[in-house]
Amino acid sequence: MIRVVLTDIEGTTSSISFVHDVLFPYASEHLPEFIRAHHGDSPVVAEQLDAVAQKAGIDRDDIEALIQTLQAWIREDRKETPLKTLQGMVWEQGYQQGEIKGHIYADAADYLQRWHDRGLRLFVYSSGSVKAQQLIFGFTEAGDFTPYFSGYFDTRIGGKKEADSYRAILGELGVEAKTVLFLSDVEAELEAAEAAGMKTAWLVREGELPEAGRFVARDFSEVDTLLRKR
Ligand SMILES: CSCCC(=O)C(=O)COP(=O)(O)O
Ligand SMILES: [Mg+2]
Repeated sequence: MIRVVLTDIEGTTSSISFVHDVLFPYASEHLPEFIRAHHGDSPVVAEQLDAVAQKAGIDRDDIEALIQTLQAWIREDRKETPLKTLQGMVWEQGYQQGEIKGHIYADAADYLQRWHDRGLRLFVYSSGSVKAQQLIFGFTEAGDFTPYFSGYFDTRIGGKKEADSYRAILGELGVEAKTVLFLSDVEAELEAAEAAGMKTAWLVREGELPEAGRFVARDFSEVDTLLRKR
């Protein structure tokens, strides 16, 4: 029986266009001023810049080169942990100042609340940092959804296409794999979760439904039919 729902964000609870057309441009525009302002006074920012310099093989003291690298990584949709950490810090300003509202599909908003009220435990696993996850759900157009979640995982536990990441999440949750349903729009993530023994549902919100050897859902109301069967 499923007792835990672990959900992806982009393409699953929230639209891909919101992430790519609102969040990423906001980060790209505001990262330069943020890094110039905080590279010397924030240990967290300094730590991320150390990691960017190491990964990109560039001079740690060349702040403008680090900024250009981060902006290139945003354009390439790289899931690098230091980029994701910095993006979350920049988005925080945007959400707090009311410049950004988090997108959540109406069906996701509806069923996350229902599942929580039915006693299922809800967790997030996204490439966005834990801070970014709490912001997108904390500042949606439909209100604050963070009370429904019991916890958050990001790429610090490992990449989303690696089975070991899901095994590590199971270790943190202390539950049997077969009691966890992972929701995502990315097949390689579902395969990794299945390799760790989790149940999965593939969210295909647009376009033709694929022939798949796994459960496919248009939206969270269809996921609910699966949850009620198991
Ligand atoms: C947490 S909102 C920002 C989403 C993001 O930065 C991202 O890369 C989306 O990754 P996901 O794993 O949710 O598809
Ligand atoms: Mg996704």
